[in-house]
Amino acid sequence: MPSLSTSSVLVYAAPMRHRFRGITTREGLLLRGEAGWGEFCPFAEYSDAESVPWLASAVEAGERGWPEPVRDRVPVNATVPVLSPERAHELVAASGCRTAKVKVAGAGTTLSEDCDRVAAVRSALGPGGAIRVDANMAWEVDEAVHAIRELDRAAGGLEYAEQPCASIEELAAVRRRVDVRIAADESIRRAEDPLKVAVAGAADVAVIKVAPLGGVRRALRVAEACGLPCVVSSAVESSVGLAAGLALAGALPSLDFACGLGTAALLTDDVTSTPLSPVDGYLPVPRRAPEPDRFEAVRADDARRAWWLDRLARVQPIQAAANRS
Ligand SMILES: O=C(O)CCC(=O)C1=CC=C[C@@H](O)[C@@H]1C(=O)O
Ligand SMILES: [Mg+2]
Repeated sequence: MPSLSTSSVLVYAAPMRHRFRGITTREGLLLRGEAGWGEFCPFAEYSDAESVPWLASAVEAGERGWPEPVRDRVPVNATVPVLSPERAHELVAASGCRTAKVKVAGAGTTLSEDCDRVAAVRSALGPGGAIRVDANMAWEVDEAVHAIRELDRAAGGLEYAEQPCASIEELAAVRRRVDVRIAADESIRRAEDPLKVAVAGAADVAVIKVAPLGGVRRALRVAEACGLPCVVSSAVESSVGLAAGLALAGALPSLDFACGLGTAALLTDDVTSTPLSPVDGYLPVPRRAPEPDRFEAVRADDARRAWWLDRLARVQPIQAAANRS
């Protein structure tokens, strides 16, 4: 993005309702271009190099906008952090969603706690709902096989198990031994070249995230290259970033599963008075990101703003150079 004036750069810090992937406050930077607002929000531990596609995604939203959608709304899942069974039940019942994704294998938790959480989610959804679990690479192969069988039983059937192990080879080994579908997430979004990763054979479903894949157009190419049914999932952005995920879900040629884009509910507040919060389990496909007209409610303090501006200044030249090559 050429010469951003600091008035078109907003830095937010929104507290999360529950700890999620070790985070209690979600931060990000919003930038505005000719086409609208975009969000740059790599997680704090990401290197500058790994943050480049996140900036490319924000620049796409700001400068080009998104391709034409082929649908105007998408079904979404409720996202269930590592919570007690009671709170998990409450969250899913209040969500209006027919699908829930349950985080499992959290640090310091047990499989039996995961099974109790999944069973509580089943009782909230009823027999017609779908339950998927996400282990974020926590297991070895044997452990994964055992855990997936147990969780499948506790859930009364799992729709899929997301990234049970770290490597593609391990995913393939688990997939050969269980009846539950396997989904690849980190294997795609953290791959050196997501366009070349051979997930077919190791997974049944590809989880696709706009920001780590470098924008909607690039994510569409990754989706096509991986040759699997795709689930678009968020990076727990504000509604500005979620809009890009919805643009991708809206533009995918086919969409067989609910998407993980209902995560506005994980934040206590949002940057906009028109947040992308699901209604009856669906979100609309927007043509551009919502206006951050409530930004003051989540404005980051001066120190965090300076940190993000600094990060942007470091990543921008790398992204611009990558764009030219
Ligand atoms: O897919 C969803 O339901 C919500 C998004 C989500 O779970 C994630 C977003 C960002 C980082 C992750 O740890 C996590 C995931 O692994 O899918
Ligand atoms: Mg995941």
